[in-house]
Amino acid sequence: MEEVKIALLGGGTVGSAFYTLVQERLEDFHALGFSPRFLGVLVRERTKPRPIPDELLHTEPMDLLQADVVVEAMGGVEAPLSLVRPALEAGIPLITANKALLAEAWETLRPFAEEGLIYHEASVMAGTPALSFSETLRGSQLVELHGILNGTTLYILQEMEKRRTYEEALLEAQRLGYAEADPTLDVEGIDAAHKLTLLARLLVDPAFPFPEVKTQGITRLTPEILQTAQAQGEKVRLVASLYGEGGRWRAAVAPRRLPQDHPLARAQGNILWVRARPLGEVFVTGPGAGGGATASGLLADLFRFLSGHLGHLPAPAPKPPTEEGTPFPGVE
Ligand SMILES: NC(=O)C1=CN([C@@H]2O[C@H](COP(=O)(O)OP(=O)(O)OC[C@H]3O[C@@H](n4cnc5c(N)ncnc54)[C@H](OP(=O)(O)O)[C@@H]3O)[C@@H](O)[C@H]2O)C=CC1
Ligand SMILES: N[C@@H](CC=O)C(=O)O
Repeated sequence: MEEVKIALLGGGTVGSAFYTLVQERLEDFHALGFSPRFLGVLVRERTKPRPIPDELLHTEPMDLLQADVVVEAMGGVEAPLSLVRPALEAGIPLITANKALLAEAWETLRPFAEEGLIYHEASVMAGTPALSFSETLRGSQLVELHGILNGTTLYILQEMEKRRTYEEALLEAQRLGYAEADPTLDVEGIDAAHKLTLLARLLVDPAFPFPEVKTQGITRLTPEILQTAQAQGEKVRLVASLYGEGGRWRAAVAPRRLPQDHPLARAQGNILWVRARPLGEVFVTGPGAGGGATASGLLADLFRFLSGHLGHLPAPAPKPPTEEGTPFPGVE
């Protein structure tokens, strides 16, 4: 049995769930011929309650160069980048749930992603397979993509439809572990824009710039707006869209009015809906946030790495759109 040494950065909602899931799945590691060992878990405060043995906790960066694989679930951009960069330079693979890091530090990370060193299924829709789904779409030409990619705002809108207030619903989303450490990223649409950027780089343009995503959040939506939409046979959701317009790819995140019978409106969880040629219309839906769901995506990537597969490769070259697409109508 070969030992696989894991350095885990972050022991919060996702990191703790990942640590627990690895302990629960030892037989699956053994079936692959590996025995997992955590070298350490980086946190800020040792005293917070978490399901990780105290002796594994580090509050100062550990030596990542001793690891076989780095799993990052700490969030932020500069702090994780400064830690993972030397490990990537040494050829140590990175498994991450951190879409902000990938979206915003792409110039640095892209060469490592192109080498197949970065695995990030959990960064878009947690453990619901959005990236492996998208990789399979490469056999077709993307026409348009629309997704509900943020679990916190979906939860808030669903709760507001049940007449709960925005404030109550946001607090509950935080309690459930769905929200970012800074929930502004969720409610202002930035988290969905990060995820849309990653999908665009995988599907249509390896250099797709994050600032190109036109972003609007849900903070101006009122219960009245949601109820009026419902009375008109529509649902309002925060939708991330990628579509061709004037021969270029446009990316936008905004509250949209969706016909109630559309899969995007009917989805109870996050959803990625795509129209492609010759494939047609396809979607994948499921949980997009929460500790367990995200840990599942991280563990899938760890199994992928241990089975000898490369990380998630960006599109090999830019592919301009061949057709025009249309976003759903916005909410005035
Ligand atoms: N929660 C979710 O549903 C999902 C989250 N993600 C992503 O996963 C990542 C982690 O999210 P989540 O677990 O919810 O966040 P948490 O805030 O719960 O956990 C972050 C962890 O990282 C530690 N940490 C943060 N900054 C530092 C630092 N500078 N030095 C040392 N330790 C640090 C924290 O330490 P301490 O515990 O001591 O504060 C904590 O253990 C984020 O990138 C997020 O976007 C992706 C998909 C879903
Ligand atoms: N805050 C995010 C967590 C998962 O990516 C969300 O709500 O979707």
